[in-house]
Amino acid sequence: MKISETDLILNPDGSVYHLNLLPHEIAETIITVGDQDRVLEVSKHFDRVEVKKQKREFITHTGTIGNKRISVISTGIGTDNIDIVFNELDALVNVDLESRKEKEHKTSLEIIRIGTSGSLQEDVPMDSLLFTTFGIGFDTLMNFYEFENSNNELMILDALKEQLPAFNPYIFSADSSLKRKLAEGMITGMTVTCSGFYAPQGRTIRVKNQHPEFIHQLKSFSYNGSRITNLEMETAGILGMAHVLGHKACSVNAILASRLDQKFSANPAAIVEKAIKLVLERIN
Ligand SMILES: O=P(O)(O)O[C@H]1O[C@H](CO)[C@@H](O)[C@H]1O
Ligand SMILES: O=c1cc[nH]c(=O)[nH]1
Repeated sequence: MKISETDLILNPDGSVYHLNLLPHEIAETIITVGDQDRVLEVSKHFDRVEVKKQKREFITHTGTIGNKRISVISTGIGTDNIDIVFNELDALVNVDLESRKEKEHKTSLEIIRIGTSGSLQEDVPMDSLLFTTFGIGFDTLMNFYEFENSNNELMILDALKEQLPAFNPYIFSADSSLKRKLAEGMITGMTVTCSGFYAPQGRTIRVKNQHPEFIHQLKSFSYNGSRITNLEMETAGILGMAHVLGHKACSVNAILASRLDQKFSANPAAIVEKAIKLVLERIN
């Protein structure tokens, strides 16, 4: 079936609408970062950069380290942008953009988020690295897609909904092959993805929070020994979109804030650089 011009919008040069990319301009291994400036912090480690493209907050650099081809793309903040980035990346590999038809043979991308995050647990200190086991979304993105969860995901979700009845979260696990490749030596835990940085993450500046107990409820939740360890704004959407589109995804979090001690890292760049170097060494 032909995909319409309004469902999949292309620019005059044939590139996808927001990412401004053509199919040959992305690698099958993709690192996503929130911050546009972090794209260069990743690609400065490439031996060669062959593509540099930008539109709005979406900057892409594609290059190689040795024989490994890698793209790094900035998503900006939030799962609304993850919807755009994942649909357009998927279209680049799994849709014939000329005929506007889905390809018969699908490509499964390997997608790794390197992001920053706030800790909810005393033993997840600032300036540590955390690999997400499950992403739990308190945003609404995945409520618009059809999907099936595994039994394990459903059991965690049921327990969570019982303890936080005011919310309707969704849950997706990280890809297990990426976990084996990348997670060694990192703390592991469940990551909560929020729909904002302030009240949705339990912060108060001037306006009272309707759910002042939210982050304390998350902190004390546990299921079969697994805990919620950290908060950020993209991971659950990334794991969910990868699941529905047939890609592999995971999330590596540089812990910058300790929400319980109300402290923020004195040198965020150092732990982000550590995360970048470790991921680049391990994906090769
Ligand atoms: O550092 P990045 O990757 O942007 O990730 C975190 O930082 C941003 C908020 O400051 C949100 O995008 C959150 O998920
Ligand atoms: O507390 C934090 C730190 C980084 N990113 C977030 O979304 N929250």
